Parts: sequence; C-alpha cells; structure tokens
Amino acid sequence: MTDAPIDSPHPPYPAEGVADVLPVTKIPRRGLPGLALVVGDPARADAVASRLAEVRLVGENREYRTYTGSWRGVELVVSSHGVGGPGAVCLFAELAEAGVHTFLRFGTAGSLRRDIGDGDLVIAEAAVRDDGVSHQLVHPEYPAFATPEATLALAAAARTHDVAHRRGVVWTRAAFSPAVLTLPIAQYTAAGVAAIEMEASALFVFAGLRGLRAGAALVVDGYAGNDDVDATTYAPHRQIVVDAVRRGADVVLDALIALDESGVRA
Ligand SMILES: O=P(O)(O)O[C@H]1O[C@H](CO)[C@@H](O)[C@H]1O
Ligand SMILES: O=c1cc[nH]c(=O)[nH]1
Repeated sequence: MTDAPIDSPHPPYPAEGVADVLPVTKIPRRGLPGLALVVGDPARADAVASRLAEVRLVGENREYRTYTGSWRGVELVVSSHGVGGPGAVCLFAELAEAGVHTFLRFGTAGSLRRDIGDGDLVIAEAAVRDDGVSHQLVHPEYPAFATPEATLALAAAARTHDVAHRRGVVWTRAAFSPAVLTLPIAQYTAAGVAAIEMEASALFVFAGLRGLRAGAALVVDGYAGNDDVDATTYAPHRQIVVDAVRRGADVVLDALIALDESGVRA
C-alpha cells in the first residue's frame, strides 16, 4: 500500500497487492491512460496534476510520483522521473508497460543561444545523446528524434497560448556540473544547438526503439552557454521561470490531448 505524500490532497490509490504494482515506480502494472506528461520534479508533477479533473495519485516511490486525471475530458498521466536519463528510463519503461504510448516531457533547460531568453519554451526536435544511458540501449549512431507530430502539436499549442517558443536540437548531458574535462559547449553552440538539459535524448531513444511517440518542451531557466555552468549561475526558481512553467503546463497538456485526437502513431 502506498501512502499519499504528506500534504497531498489526494487519497492513496487502492493497491491490490505487491504483484499489481511495478517495482521501481509502484504504479499499477496495467490499465493507465495512453497519454503521459512527464517532468523531472515531483513538485512540478503535483502542480500539473492540480490542473486536472478527477485527479488520483496512482503511485509514489523514490523520485517517481504518478497521477492520473483528465484534461478537457481526456484521461492522461502526469508523472515525475527525477534528474538524469538512467532513472528516467526506469519510469518510461514502467509507464509503457502500464499502457502509456505517448510521452511529452515538460522540463527546464539552459539556453545555449542568446536569442532564446529566460522563460521561453524550447521544443526539442531531436537531442544530442550525451545522456549516460542510451548508449547502453542501442548503438550511438542511432538517432534521438522526437515524433514529428508531437513537435508540431507542441508548437501549435504554444502558438494558441501565445507562448514564445523555438524549435531545435537540444543537448542532453548526464553530468550537470563540469569537473576536469572541457565540455564541447563552444562546438555545440556553433552547431546551433538550442538548449541543454538532462533527459530528452533518453526519452527519444527509448520511444524510438519501442515504436512509441515522444516529444519535449523545455522552459528556459537561464543562459548556459558559458563554460562555468554550476550552482552559482543556475537560478531556476526566479519568478520569470515559475510563471513560464505555469503557462507551459497548459501548452503541453493541450498538445497531449491534440495527439490523442490525431490518432497518429509513430
Ligand atoms: O526541470 P527538469 O524536468 O528536472 O529538467 C532539468 O532540470 C534538472 C536539472 O536541475 C534536470 O532534470 C534537467 O533536465
Ligand atoms: O540541465 C540543465 C537544466 C536546466 N538548466 C541548465 O542549465 N541545465
């Protein structure tokens, strides 16, 4: 039996027994809706879930907090995957086993371009596979690509909500802070890469290998094109970011249900 998180207004889900939940995330083994919005931060999962009707907490373990609910009458999943590709793939795999076929990641990212500002939304068309996990799934030459319909649905929803957005390639990197190695920031910046974050390529490769649909929209929380990206320059809790995350949630929820209506499969 999983308890609801402290302060959660939502009741615990009625677990029928250990065999009925999946081991890493403690979500039900089957029967989840096919659409999922996934985020890094469990608190962001709470915030997005609070936008839904008929919301239920259906699993909580480690960094993984999973809700079901409905948005504009369409049932979907909201779930957190924590920081980093390896752990995120554990969530993606268990969600897929439980019935999810369409994943939209709603995250944050550092901009690598001066013309992409704080609070803008970067919609990832593809991702550089520096994620620390996908190389253990398939050869490095395999591409990390978003499902085109997912990219287009996100861009259309951003336009509808009048949210500033750019489409482009993102760099998914496993190590958040640099150490002794020189990172190829200058090269990826020269290549026009839009932003840096930590899970998109793992999601795209996972979905590509399984024939599932995936996309990602990332709120820019600062400029990360300098060589000294670390805790002193990283400031994701500023009001401009908080406000953009609030607006972005509706964009991604609308894109998700548009994908449901479109019925297109990868
Ligand atoms: O805001 P989320 O979704 O967690 O995304 C970004 O923020 C985290 C880094 O602090 C990483 O997970 C990165 O991908
Ligand atoms: O990985 C990340 C995520 C958000 N912002 C950054 O600068 N890097």
